[in-house]
Amino acid sequence: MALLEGHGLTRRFGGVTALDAVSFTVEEGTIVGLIGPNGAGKTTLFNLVAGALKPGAGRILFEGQDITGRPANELCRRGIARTFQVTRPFAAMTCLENVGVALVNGPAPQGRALWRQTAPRYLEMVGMGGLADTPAGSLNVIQKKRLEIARSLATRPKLLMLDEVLGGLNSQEIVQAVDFIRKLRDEHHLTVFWIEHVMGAIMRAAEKVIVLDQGRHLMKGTPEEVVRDSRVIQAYLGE
Ligand SMILES: Nc1ncnc2c1ncn2[C@@H]1O[C@H](COP(=O)(O)OP(=O)(O)OP(=O)(O)O)[C@@H](O)[C@H]1O
Repeated sequence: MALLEGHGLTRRFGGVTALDAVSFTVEEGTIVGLIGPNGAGKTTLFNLVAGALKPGAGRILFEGQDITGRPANELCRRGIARTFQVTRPFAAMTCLENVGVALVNGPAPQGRALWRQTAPRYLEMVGMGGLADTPAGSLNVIQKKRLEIARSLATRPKLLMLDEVLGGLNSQEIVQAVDFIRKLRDEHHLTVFWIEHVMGAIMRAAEKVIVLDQGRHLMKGTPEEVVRDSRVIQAYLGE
């Protein structure tokens, strides 16, 4: 069953058509990669789904219900969480407090006493249990990405949208991160929609891959089908 559906999504910025009548589905319980060359429209699509932008045309359905143009806080309550390519933690707060903000303001708001008990669990889930009292501003890039995943998980999402969480990792760390995301998906019954430029990671992690090119939906297939497809090769390498 499709957890998320887009139908004919179009979004323009002045004279630039960032998305041109894009339709897609993300099936419940799967990891779906979203790839495409720079400027293909991936981030714009994420922004439409997560409520940061409204489409000029088209509809978005989540669990079969129309969520087109709904505000981000409502979408969070419904179970959509996203990370950002450039992370945005509260730098002066500790890692624990950063997760606490998500718990206190999330879909099932927790009081002060409760969040202090609950928050460590989310840091432990991303392997950062030992950094609870560390200010987020002093984390390295990889730790900031992990903290962002912890904050997303604290909102108890059904759909976790990951925007380039592997930047800066070496090949061994990428394998570990992919296994970690798959484990998260399995243990927490998540659906994962994942923008990633690291193709090896998408090949290893995703059951399906959606390819965008110049604002258009180029194809959807298994990772093996996508890397063999001549249209995809052409989109990445040019004529
Ligand atoms: N706020 C904006 N104002 C003007 N143009 C924009 C805006 N956001 C995106 N665009 C344009 O829309 C197109 C799609 O951009 P988008 O960021 O969605 O692509 P992308 O596939 O995420 O690219 P990348 O892989 O480089 O992050 C690009 O031509 C981009 O310049």
